[in-house]
Amino acid sequence: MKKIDHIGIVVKSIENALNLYKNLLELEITGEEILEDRGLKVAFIKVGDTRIELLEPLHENSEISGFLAKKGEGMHHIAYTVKNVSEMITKAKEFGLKPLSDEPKDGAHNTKVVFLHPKTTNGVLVELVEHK
Ligand SMILES: CC[C@H](C(=O)O)C(=O)SCCNC(=O)CCNC(=O)[C@H](O)C(C)(C)COP(=O)(O)OP(=O)(O)OC[C@H]1O[C@@H](n2cnc3c(N)ncnc32)[C@H](O)[C@@H]1OP(=O)(O)O
Ligand SMILES: [Co+2]
Repeated sequence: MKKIDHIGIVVKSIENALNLYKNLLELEITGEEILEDRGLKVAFIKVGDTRIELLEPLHENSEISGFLAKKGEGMHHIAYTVKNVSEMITKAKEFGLKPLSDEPKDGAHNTKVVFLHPKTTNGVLVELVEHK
C-alpha cells in the first residue's frame, strides 16, 4: 500500500464542479475520460501527491446513478494504490472483506481496479488501484 490514489466525488456536472477546483483552488486537471461501459465521465484533479476523481453520470443507468438519486452529490469512494490487485482480491477474501468482482476490471487512465463492498469496510466504498 503506497498512498491514497484518489478520492471519488459524485457530481451532477463536472463543468460546474470545476468552478471550485479550477477557478477558486487553481488546481491542475490532469485528464478527462469517458468510461462508456460504466456510463461515466471522469475528471482527475491533482492535489499534491494524490487526486480528486470527479464522477458524472452519462445516463440514468450509470454506476453512480443510484447513489446520486439516493444520496445526492458527495463523497463516493476512497481509492488506494496497490502493487497487485489480483493478490489483494485473494487477500481481501481471506480477511473476510467482500470484493465486488473476482477479477480486476479496467479503471480510468490505464489502471486495473477492484471495489470492496462498503458493508465490509466500515461504510466506506474502497477501490484498490494498480497502475499498469
Ligand atoms: C473504475 C472507474 C473509476 C476509477 O477510479 O478508475 C471509478 O472509480 S468508477 C466509480 C463508480 N463505480 C462503482 O462504484 C462500482 C462499484 N460499486 C458498486 O458496485 C455499487 O455502487 C455498490 C455495490 C457499492 C452499491 O450498489 P447497490 O446497488 O448495492 O446500492 P444500494 O443503494 O442498494 O446500496 C446498498 C448499501 O450500500 C450503501 N452504499 C452504496 N454506495 C455506497 C458508497 N459509495 N459509499 C458508502 N455506502 C454506500 C448504501 O447506502 C446501502 O446501505 P443501506 O444501509 O442498506 O442503506
Ligand atoms: Co475511482
